[in-house]
Amino acid sequence: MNEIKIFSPATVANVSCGFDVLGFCLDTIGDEMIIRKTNKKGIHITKIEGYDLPFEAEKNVAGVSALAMLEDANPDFGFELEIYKNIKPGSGVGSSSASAVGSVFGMNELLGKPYNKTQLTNFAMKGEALASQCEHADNIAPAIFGGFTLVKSVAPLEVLQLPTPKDLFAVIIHPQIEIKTSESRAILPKQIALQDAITQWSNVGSLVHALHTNDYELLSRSLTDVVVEPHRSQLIPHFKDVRKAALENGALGCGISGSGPSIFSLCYGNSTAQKVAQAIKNVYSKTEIPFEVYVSEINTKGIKIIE
Ligand SMILES: Nc1ncnc2c1ncn2[C@@H]1O[C@H](COP(=O)(O)OP(=O)(O)OP(=O)(O)O)[C@@H](O)[C@H]1O
Ligand SMILES: N[C@@H](CCO)C(=O)O
Repeated sequence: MNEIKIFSPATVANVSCGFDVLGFCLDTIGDEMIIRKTNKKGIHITKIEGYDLPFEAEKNVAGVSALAMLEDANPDFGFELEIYKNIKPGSGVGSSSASAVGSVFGMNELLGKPYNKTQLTNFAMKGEALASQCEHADNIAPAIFGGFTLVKSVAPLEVLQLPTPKDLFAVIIHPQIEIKTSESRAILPKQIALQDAITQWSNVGSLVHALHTNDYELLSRSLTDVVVEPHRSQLIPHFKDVRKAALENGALGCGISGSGPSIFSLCYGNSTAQKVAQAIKNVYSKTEIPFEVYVSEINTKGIKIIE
């Protein structure tokens, strides 16, 4: 096999209480990429469609993660990458990690699968660090493993795949403004109050338990964030109105997706998700800000081969 086409999914990081550790994978939106072996050594980005991004491998997250794998694998050939971007950079649903994951997943297939999912996550983290200026894997892990994931540690890297309860749907609203991950990290406090830490880790623990026990009511009570959201929500217009509309219409929880500006809601059942989507649309329709709303199942398989 000399060429592969893949679908690399969007993801929701943090999941309210799990800053930098929790994430889940979406299935209605993602990038496509073609990865091809070439006699010319190195990584060559030959096509980018959708958004204006750098072609130099060292400046594109797909190239940086690919170079990390290439250095380790050291094959006597190189790779060409074509990137068809559907996920807007800076949207908060893992645009950079979809690219970082896509290149290394495709290369691994063409190399005969020498690397496991944790090793792929490690290479992809090198690319993600280019975008956010720090290595974190809470978008990358769900894109590679699928479903809900918890990154127990990054050094050494340890990813836990969590169960996905049935009939769980995500509603995403993407206000069309750009918030760079690096900037929304910069506004966060370096220290937090002990009482907030206690609330936060109790919520992470109960959220994980809720996923294991299909306890939607406990899941709902765990989807709160007292550490990061109070700071970042100020960057997202009408965040509180969206949250109120989502909860009043039956969402289990609602929070900032990754570093924003996208906002996610988790819902039990498609009909509740559709109702929440409509209520959220109504909030943003009254504003001047362009937006997109979509409903997605939780993608339990993660990144996949298209052809
Ligand atoms: N292949 C790529 N795809 C997306 N962004 C890229 C890529 N290569 C470089 N970048 C840069 O990374 C930055 C976008 O990454 P950022 O982490 O801010 O957004 P995001 O991935 O959508 O957010 P989040 O991680 O919160 O979901 C932009 O500055 C963009 O130019
Ligand atoms: N955990 C990261 C995800 C965004 O890349 C953050 O919230 O900054």
